[in-house]
This record gives sequence, structure tokens and C-alpha cells, in this order.
Amino acid sequence: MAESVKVAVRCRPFNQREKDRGAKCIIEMNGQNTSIRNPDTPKEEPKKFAFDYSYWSHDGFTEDADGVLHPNKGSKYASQQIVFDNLGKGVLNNAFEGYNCSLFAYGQTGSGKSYSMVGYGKNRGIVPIICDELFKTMKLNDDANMRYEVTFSMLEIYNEQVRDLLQKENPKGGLQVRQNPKLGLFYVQGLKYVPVGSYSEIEKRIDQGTANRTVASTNMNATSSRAHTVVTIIFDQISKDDAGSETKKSSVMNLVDLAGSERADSTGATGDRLKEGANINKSLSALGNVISALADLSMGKKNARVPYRDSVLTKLLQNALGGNSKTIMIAALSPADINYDETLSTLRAKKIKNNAVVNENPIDKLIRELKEENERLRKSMATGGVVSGASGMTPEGGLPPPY
Ligand SMILES: Nc1ncnc2c1ncn2[C@@H]1O[C@H](COP(=O)(O)OP(=O)(O)OP(=O)(O)O)[C@@H](O)[C@H]1O
Repeated sequence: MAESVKVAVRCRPFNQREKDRGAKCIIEMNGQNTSIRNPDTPKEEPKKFAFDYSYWSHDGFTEDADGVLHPNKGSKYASQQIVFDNLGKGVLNNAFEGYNCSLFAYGQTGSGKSYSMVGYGKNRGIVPIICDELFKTMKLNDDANMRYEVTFSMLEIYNEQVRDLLQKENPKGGLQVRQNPKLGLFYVQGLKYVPVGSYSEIEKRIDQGTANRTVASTNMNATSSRAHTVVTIIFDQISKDDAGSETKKSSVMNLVDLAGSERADSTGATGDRLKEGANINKSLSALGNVISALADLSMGKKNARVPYRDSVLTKLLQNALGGNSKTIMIAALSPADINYDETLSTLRAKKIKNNAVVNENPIDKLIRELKEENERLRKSMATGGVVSGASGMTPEGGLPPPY
């Protein structure tokens, strides 16, 4: 599990709202490391986190005549292509080897999840590039004894109900989630799976599904996705031996754009929006619990129960997360001081084990830790509170608690 989970973070440019409010950038990235500065305590050392990849997409780019963003000479700007090269290629290779893969985008509303996953206009995200490369690689591997089949589905989970994004009309209350009594796996009854024969067919399906997504305006984002979107691509490789008998290698790729993880107070949520928020957080914390239980199991902890049943999202991803699956998480970050709390909780949502370490001089590290410890004790004494837990610098917090 430790090696089969990769975690990346990506910091986007300022949006118009942040520019209008004169926002300051509080994120810094250096190699695999990301640090965040608390705008209220500018003298305090920034908190540091290590990831498999820290993608700087905040500045250092130019838009060409077609609207594609390219890194300026010498800049560390991480383009869509770089993200695909690092993360998407692995998904593709795994699929050809017959592994299941899941790719999640996580983060507050408007932080850039959809940009990384699907992309906008010519700046295609990781999902369309994976699909394009899938068909290109199939063509390259063309062999008379090999047949490929690709099947596509796209659904969203909104308020714990499943909607098929490839169908205009969905039953009231959503499609039913059922459990296969023999395999124990959950599935969506009546979900449309369409065979696709080319990239352009998949592209059309993604556009169709994206247009059917449930979006709503919040303070944070004019078109905010309030649902989890799950694109599933089933990739079958059927080979024929000399005697004419066939064997099938099957891989399921789940590409999941999670709903915004923000807290109620920052979105100005009331009524329906508040209910949506509660459901979003229910499934995000269920997802965090499943991932950490799987990590416990892989570390040899016996009796760890994996709580798949706690949300529709984790039920449907049971097969994609457990078993022979490889998992990639992309956490999307706002650069702005005004989003400090949300961005910090996104950075801490890394419960899963990985091997990346902070590249820090050991003396600097010790000084920083002592300073933080000092600060924590000082605050605790001032409030007469109990000293508990570690200081905020640990890169292994939990997913933020439901509000
Ligand atoms: N890496 C990036 N480079 C350039 N622009 C970006 C990048 N990431 C995000 N943006 C821009 O930021 C805005 C918000 O991004 P996006 O829609 O992807 O957020 P989101 O996290 O999916 O939001 P929601 O959860 O509300 O759907 C978009 O206008 C997008 O074009």
C-alpha cells in the first residue's frame, strides 16, 4: 500500500476574486516540499509538508494564441503535460499491466480540481490525456492476436444519491446501489456503460457528462461542483493463443473529481447548500477512513476493519481502492492568504503513508520543531488548557473533521 499510493499537491494562479481582494501568496514550493505561511502570524516559521510531487502552477507561464499555458524559460511552472507525465503515465502503464487504478482530486471549491482532472479548453487535464494516450498506445500495440475493449461510464454522487451523467433523466432518489451477493462488491443498478472505440467518442461522452453535473454557485466559485464525479473506464485486453482460446486481462480506472471540501462558514452556505456540505464531508471523511484502514492493513495491523459501507462513494470505490489497485491523490491548493485555513486542512489531509521526506537541514528542523513546541506550550499555558497532540507541522494529519 505504501508504494501504491502517491500524493501530489498543485497550487493554482490567483483567481479574479483573490486579485480583487489584493490577496497575497502564502504557498511556497521547493522540490517535493510545500510550505504554507499563516498570514496572521507572519513571524512564525511556515509549516512544511512533503509529498511525492509539489506542483507549482501559480505563476511563471504564458498563454499562447490557442490559449494553452506554457512554462516560461527557467520557470518551475507545472503544466498539464508535466502532471500527466508524472502521474497519468503510471495510470496508463498500470492499466496495460492489468491493475486497477484510482485517481482522486481533492481540495476546497475553486482550488483547481477540475482543472487538473478534466481541464478547460485546450488545457486538457489528466483524464482526457489518459484516454487519448490509451487509444494511441492500443494502436501502437496493434496485434492480430490481441483485441481491446474500452467501456466508459460517468456518474455523480450528490447528497448520497447516484445520478448517471450519461442519461438526461434519472429516477427520483437516484439510481440504487446494490451489493453483489457472491462477490460482495457494490454496483449501481441501471448505470449506463457505453463501449467506446476512439478518443473522440470518449471526449464526447466526457463533455456530455460534464454538462449534466450538478453545479451551484457558492461564495468561493461561480460554478462549484457540489457532487463527487466518478469516471470509470474499463479496459479489457483479450488475447488469443495459437489454439484459438481467449484470455482476458481487465483493468478498471476510476477517475474521481471530489466535491469541494470547504467548511460552511467560508462558503456562506445555508439551506440546501449546507445539507450538500454535510453530505460532502460525510463521504470525504469516510474516504479518509477507508484509505487509512487500508494503510493500517498494509502495515500488518490485524483486524483493521475497512469501513467501505459508510458512504456511497466508498461503497462504489471498494474495488478500486482495495485489492490490486494503485491510488493517486492530487490535492488542489489556492495560493491566497484569504484561504489559509482551508488550504492548511487540505495539506493535512494526507493520512496515507508515503515515503517522501522533507528535505530540510537537520539543525534547522530541530530549531523549528523546538520553536513550534515552545509556541504550543505557551498558548496552552495562556489558556490554562491541556497540552495534547503533536504540533501542526506533521504531514500526516487526518482529513478535516465534518463540520
Ligand atoms: N493549474 C492551473 N492553472 C491555471 N488556471 C487554473 C489552474 N487550476 C485552476 N485554475 C483556474 O481556477 C479556476 C477554478 O478551478 P476549478 O474549476 O478547476 O476548481 P475546482 O476545485 O474544480 O472547483 P469546484 O470544486 O467548485 O468545482 C478555473 O477558472 C481554472 O481555470
